[in-house]
Amino acid sequence: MIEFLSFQKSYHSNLILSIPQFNLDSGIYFLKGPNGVGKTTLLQSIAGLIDFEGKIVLNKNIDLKSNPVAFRSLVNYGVAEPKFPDFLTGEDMIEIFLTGKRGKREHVEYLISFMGLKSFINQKIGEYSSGMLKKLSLLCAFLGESQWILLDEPFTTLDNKSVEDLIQWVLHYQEKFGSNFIISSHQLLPIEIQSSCKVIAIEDKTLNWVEA
Ligand SMILES: Nc1ncnc2c1ncn2[C@@H]1O[C@H](COP(=O)(O)OP(=O)(O)OP(=O)(O)O)[C@@H](O)[C@H]1O
Repeated sequence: MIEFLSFQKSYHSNLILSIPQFNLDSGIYFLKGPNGVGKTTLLQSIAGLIDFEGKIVLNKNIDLKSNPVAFRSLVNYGVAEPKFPDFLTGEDMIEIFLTGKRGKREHVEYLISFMGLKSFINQKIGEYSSGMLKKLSLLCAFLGESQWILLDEPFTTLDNKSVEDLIQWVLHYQEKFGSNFIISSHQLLPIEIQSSCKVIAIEDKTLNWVEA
């Protein structure tokens, strides 16, 4: 469970988010909201990448601020617009994430072939298209044994087949490993995942439940 307590995030003096109290139990969450409403800000806060006021607590007892290493080892974050060094290969990035997240190599081959990365995984990232880069960063977000996987705008730049594959991948991970997800998007919730998702939205600077 992720719990927000008196959570607030401002940039300079501009208040972006204010969440007095909100709990996310296990599951797959679709985080809705138009451009600029604060979805990335919320995910970056949970990922421990930016400072905020108040508390974010995992599983009732792991406070992000007082226990950041334990918290962050259980949370992975796939960014909306990945930027990896041009001179490394996809395989190099996977090794870096595997080491950092203490992931198991045996899962990697499956993930590479499932998401169709096989043909370019040894190519330099500087030669990747934006869709290839997105697939690599999504794969890296699945490495390790995190309880929560945060995917920021995962569907943008993916072709239709890859969107379907990613959804299958999310459902499979939840079923097999009990992984929980927060998937942000300013687009419509894909039909294939509708029945498996709880929908939340940022409205009036706070989090609310929404009908799917
Ligand atoms: N580093 C920053 N400094 C100042 N303001 C910022 C910064 N990052 C984001 N903001 C502001 O915070 C607000 C929320 O931005 P955020 O990127 O979280 O929105 P979003 O919902 O993810 O948008 P999108 O759907 O376009 O990705 C926006 O008004 C944005 O201008």
